[in-house]
Amino acid sequence: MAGAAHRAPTCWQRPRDREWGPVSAVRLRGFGWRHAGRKRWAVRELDLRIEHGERVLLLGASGAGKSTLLAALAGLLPDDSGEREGSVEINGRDPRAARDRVGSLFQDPETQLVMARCGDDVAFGLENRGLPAEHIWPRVDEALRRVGFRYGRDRSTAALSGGEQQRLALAGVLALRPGLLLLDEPTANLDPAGAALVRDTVAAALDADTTLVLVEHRVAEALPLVDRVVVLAPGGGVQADGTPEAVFAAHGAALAAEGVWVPGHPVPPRQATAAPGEVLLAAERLALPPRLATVSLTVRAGEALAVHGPNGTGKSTLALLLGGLLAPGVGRVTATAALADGDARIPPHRWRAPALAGRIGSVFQDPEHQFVTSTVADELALGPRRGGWTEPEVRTTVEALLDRLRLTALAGANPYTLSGGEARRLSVATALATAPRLLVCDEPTFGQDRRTWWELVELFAELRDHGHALVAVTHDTEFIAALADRQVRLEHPATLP
Ligand SMILES: Nc1ncnc2c1ncn2[C@@H]1O[C@H](COP(=O)(O)OP(=O)(O)OP(=O)(O)O)[C@@H](O)[C@H]1O
Ligand SMILES: Nc1ncnc2c1ncn2[C@@H]1O[C@H](COP(=O)(O)OP(=O)(O)OP(=O)(O)O)[C@@H](O)[C@H]1O
Repeated sequence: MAGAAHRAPTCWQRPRDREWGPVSAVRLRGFGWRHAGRKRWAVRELDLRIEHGERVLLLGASGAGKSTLLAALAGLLPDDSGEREGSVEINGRDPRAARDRVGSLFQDPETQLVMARCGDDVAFGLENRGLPAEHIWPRVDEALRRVGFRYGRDRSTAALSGGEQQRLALAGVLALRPGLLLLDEPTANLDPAGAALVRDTVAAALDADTTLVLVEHRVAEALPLVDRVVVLAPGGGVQADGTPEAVFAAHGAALAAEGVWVPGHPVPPRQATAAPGEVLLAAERLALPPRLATVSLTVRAGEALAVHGPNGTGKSTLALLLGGLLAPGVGRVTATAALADGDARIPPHRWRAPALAGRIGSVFQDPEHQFVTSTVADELALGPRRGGWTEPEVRTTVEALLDRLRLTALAGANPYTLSGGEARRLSVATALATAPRLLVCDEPTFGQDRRTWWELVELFAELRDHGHALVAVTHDTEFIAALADRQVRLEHPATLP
């Protein structure tokens, strides 16, 4: 199935430029991995062969082991971090021996950025691999341009939005021109136009000598990049393997039911059943970075408001301001008595932490910024305990949320070891634990399988029906179509009226 052989190499990805050589074959024999401290194997009994030049879409429900498998191929599962069964080989050797030929984009791009300046970050891998200096900077500039990065080489890596981080990390990987390209949800944080650009860029970077393994929940968008689909079964092994057409024809309905986004299985809308109620929160002339365009809006009880727009237009900053987690530099945020009890004269960012958590729940763009305890159950109990709830009340709430968001089996797990989808579910559950009237979520559905996505839509819709309000910053157009009653779009100031 070496389906890529007929494709013409592109100008920026010539085979002769591939200094570190191609990958002739990837071979897994009875491979299994159990992360340290876990009873369940993340992947098990995997027999898989990926040929030179193949382009594979790796699918599976949240927690099925997709990221773990990519880590195994990248040689990033140290022996002391878990238990191994069977073998993984690249070009007949341990993946650690093939690292120079492999380029990996991780699920959380922030963990991948190592240098203080953006240009240096892209150059880092090339320098590490000993590419002569005169070849490095043209390649860095080309890669930054190809991913639509808006800033120059000197921009600080600490001053990037989520989507900008993802573009930068991808530029660093593509600049390597690796023989084996491993991409874990490369467009999850991107606005729709940016996601299309990045898919085109990846397509243009693939030549006959590039082998691709792509993890992407949104299957329809990924299909033009791949010629083979491999579905990991939740209990271990491979559930389906073949061309996209063959896999979806034979297994489409079953995969959709298990949580895989399958083309041709649309989700029904979940619109509000009643008109919105009283105003809970008003934002007046808030100035958002980078160019300090101002935004005013109100949030009412019983409504779901979607905030969307291109990467880097200040959406996450707006979420922090509405959530009372950032003091406005310009403009103000006011809560009405319906939200603030006796504190309506005090702006939310000045409320005491337990009062804030009881009124406004926040879900951050990167869930890992949110976790402060060492178990999933403690993380959920934290807000209610700080709010002075009794232990039986705390226990009942924690158990109900674990059950509702399918986290019961992970109650004792460290939040930092969760899969991307599990961590996202925990961050939503944590924000809900104190039953706040207003929920402000930054990308609540990012990286979710279809089942969890639908469960989140249902959960938010139920809250709305009970008079809670939701503000969701999102690039997810299906989520907006299914749930949002109202939309606010932020633009780059150059295009503002
Ligand atoms: N470092 C770790 N330590 C312990 N357990 C881990 C670690 N990383 C992942 N796991 C567990 O291994 C299982 C597989 O996780 P993995 O991230 O590979 O899943 P995934 O298919 O990529 O999921 P998602 O679609 O949610 O990102 C999950 O149950 C997760 O909790
Ligand atoms: N810590 C920071 N210091 C300085 N500038 C920052 C910082 N974080 C973000 N920025 C800049 O502020 C602007 C707005 O960032 P923000 O994260 O609010 O955008 P966003 O619309 O949420 O983007 P995305 O869709 O990519 O998540 C961006 O131009 C970004 O480069």
